[in-house]
Amino acid sequence: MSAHGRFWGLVPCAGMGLRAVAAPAAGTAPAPSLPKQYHLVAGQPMVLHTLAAFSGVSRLLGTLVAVAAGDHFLDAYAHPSFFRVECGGPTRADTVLGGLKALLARGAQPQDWVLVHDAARCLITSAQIDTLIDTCATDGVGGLLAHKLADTLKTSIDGPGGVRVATTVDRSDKWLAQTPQMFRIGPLMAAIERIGPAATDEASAMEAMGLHPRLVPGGAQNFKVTYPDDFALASAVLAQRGHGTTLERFGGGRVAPTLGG
Ligand SMILES: Nc1ccn([C@@H]2O[C@H](COP(=O)(O)OP(=O)(O)OP(=O)(O)O)[C@@H](O)[C@H]2O)c(=O)n1
Ligand SMILES: C[C@](O)(CO)[C@H](O)COP(=O)(O)O
Repeated sequence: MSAHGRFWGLVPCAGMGLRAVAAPAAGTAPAPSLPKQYHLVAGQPMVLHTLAAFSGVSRLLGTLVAVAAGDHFLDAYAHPSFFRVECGGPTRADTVLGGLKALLARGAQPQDWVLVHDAARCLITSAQIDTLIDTCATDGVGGLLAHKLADTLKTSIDGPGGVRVATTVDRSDKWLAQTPQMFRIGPLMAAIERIGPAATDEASAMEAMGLHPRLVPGGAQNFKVTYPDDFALASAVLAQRGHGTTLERFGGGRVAPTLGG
């Protein structure tokens, strides 16, 4: 065990990716409903890039991938660094809560740290995960990767002809929340159970308990694949990095997961 505790990964992977689906052209059938985390990005299912980054962090005891009931997509890509649990819920917060309970049921302790990371942030690197751990492991609260706002920020109103600017907002203290978000399992569970689905990320659940998570710069490339255009951008960045493919790293055989530590 590290001097600062034990660390787990938790990847919520049970979303539908509805915003990632382009509207079908008039008169054509809707696209098949494979969730976005399994779409090909730089030649591999998106979530495998995410899991490859987590597999490169030796301090993690294991990474739980929280999938929807009956989702066996990952069975073909088994690897000792991760294990899938069918604990997806109707919201991201429900899925994360299910994952936290599953970690405890598999031997994690309430004081262990968990790094919650969107399957759809497939550009995360092992180095960024290590930086987050290094920064937050001695922090009393925990923290998250985030990106300081680079653009002028507007609020909007509905006006003549469509949506219009209401005001320009001071951006000097504004950050875009990213993942991983790193907190101790027990306090995070208590916070999410109290706040419920209103918590769109783990930090906001902790904030609602009166806490102030640490903000750790993550960089613009750690964006969440959300809209149809995002796939091409993510593919281009991964191709430019020139990594070995995740499939090569994960083989394709079934390997029993190892837990504990
Ligand atoms: N009920 C849910 C909703 C989301 N997620 C996961 O949370 C991450 C961030 O969510 P987002 O990108 O908003 O994904 P979706 O909910 O899938 O997208 P959309 O809102 O467009 O349907 C994704 O990896 C997604 O799979 C989840 O595990 N369970
Ligand atoms: C957790 C998150 O990635 C932080 O930016 C984000 O909130 C998840 O996406 P959602 O659209 O809020 O579900």
